[in-house]
Amino acid sequence: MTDGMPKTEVVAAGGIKVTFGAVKALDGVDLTIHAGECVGLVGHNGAGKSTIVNVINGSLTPHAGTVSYGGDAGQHGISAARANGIRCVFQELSLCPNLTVSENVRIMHEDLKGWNWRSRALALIKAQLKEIFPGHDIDCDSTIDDLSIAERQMVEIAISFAGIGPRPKLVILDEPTSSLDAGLAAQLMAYVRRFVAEGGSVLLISHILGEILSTSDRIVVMKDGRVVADRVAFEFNSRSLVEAMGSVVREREWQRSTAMKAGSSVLSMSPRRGHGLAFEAYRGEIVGLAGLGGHGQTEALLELYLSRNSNWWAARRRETAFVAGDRSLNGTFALWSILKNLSITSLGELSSRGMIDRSREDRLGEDWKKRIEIRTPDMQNRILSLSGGNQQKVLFARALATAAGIVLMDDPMRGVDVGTKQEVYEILRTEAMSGRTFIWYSTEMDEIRLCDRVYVFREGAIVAELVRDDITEKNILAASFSEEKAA
Ligand SMILES: Nc1ncnc2c1ncn2[C@@H]1O[C@H](COP(=O)(O)OP(=O)(O)OP(=O)(O)O)[C@@H](O)[C@H]1O
Repeated sequence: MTDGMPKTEVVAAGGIKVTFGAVKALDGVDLTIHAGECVGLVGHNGAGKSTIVNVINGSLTPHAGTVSYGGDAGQHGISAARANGIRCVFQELSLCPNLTVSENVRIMHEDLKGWNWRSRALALIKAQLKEIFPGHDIDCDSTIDDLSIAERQMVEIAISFAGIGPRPKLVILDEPTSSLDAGLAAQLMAYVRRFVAEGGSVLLISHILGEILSTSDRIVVMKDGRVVADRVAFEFNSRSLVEAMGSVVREREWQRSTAMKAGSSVLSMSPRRGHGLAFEAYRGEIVGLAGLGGHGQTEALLELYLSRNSNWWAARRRETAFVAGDRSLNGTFALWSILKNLSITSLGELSSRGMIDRSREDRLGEDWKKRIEIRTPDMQNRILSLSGGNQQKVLFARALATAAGIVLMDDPMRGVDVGTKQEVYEILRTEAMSGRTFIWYSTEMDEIRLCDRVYVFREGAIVAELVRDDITEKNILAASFSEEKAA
């Protein structure tokens, strides 16, 4: 944003309060966004970020406070927000899964009607996808169900930025890169800067502090339903941001396993697609799956899981646990409590004579609630009462609470805040040292660097194996793009 120019207010929220039962989700929040600025919004899981987004986009009426669009406080609601050029990409993606990409475009853009709307919708989304993610290979005739989670995220982002007639004034991006690999995330951040330079505004919510620091003009920090800092971005660095959020920066040295490739492998898979390298994992290792998103990592995890649970007896022994990547599709039981979602895979250990011991189940819940700070007043509350990141923590606890020796993880930290991530990394390392094996697909380079050994995927096959100090961004990118193994 240009200094000295008068600021045009796009939206202003003042003194916003929202409560859900006993939980004060927002406790007097002020947030103003001007034209031509990208505002970064950060805070721990459950701080209230998605709730203030829902107030701004008109889908939630606050219990106290005012919202004004373009200086006019006389209107509120979804239609008012939309009429004032406000669009939102939600954390839990909201496209209709049984419709095609262009049909979803039509739902979001009511003006696309009359003869030939399909081809106009198709042209619009193709152009917008190309502008934000040049080189993408999404088939826009596909049904949403047939797209990967990253592709769905890309389509939803493109639909929100696309404009028929006037372009959107403010696009709210709630964790837009949580399923995108580093290359796609960089393309999106570059586009956000272009959009803002042309006078648009963006509210960017992310737990990846690097992209908040590099993309935002101003950063707002929330903690426990309040705004605790609101300053120009260059006044922050990673450390001060983490501290403002109320977390402690850990300087502890990361210890890699010394027991790599010891004994015989506990998990193996022959070369995928008939070429490339075979996969092997050993007791006590953290093995990373890297490469561009959608190049076979999730499929490989599923194959490994099925190979371990191919018959009734193997499944009954529950030697392998799985943390699903797409929590709303195949992770959470939406109608169940938080505790039931956590304990479902540990019922064998929690039962005696075929009966579940409720007090042991409660203790398991309380133990994990404390260990990774699941923010809820009561573990009996429904899982959907939790913020997105807190739901993700429950899925993680579900796998770790089992006695399974092998844990397969499909990008398990999506939406988890930095403070909790540090706790979880330490739990992973401690558990690996006690003999558990983790297979970890991550779209975050910082997490891949924590692994003992990494397999890089390209076009469904494993094209490189990197060990310890060779696990660098440069080597991973080189292997992701080239036929040659990285040096
Ligand atoms: N529908 C709901 N019912 C009950 N509690 C809710 C509901 N929606 C949100 N909450 C509570 O409000 C608080 C704020 O949640 P919110 O989703 O805004 O957090 P957030 O900062 O977006 O977190 P995350 O980083 O995990 O997405 C949390 O304690 C959450 O459990």
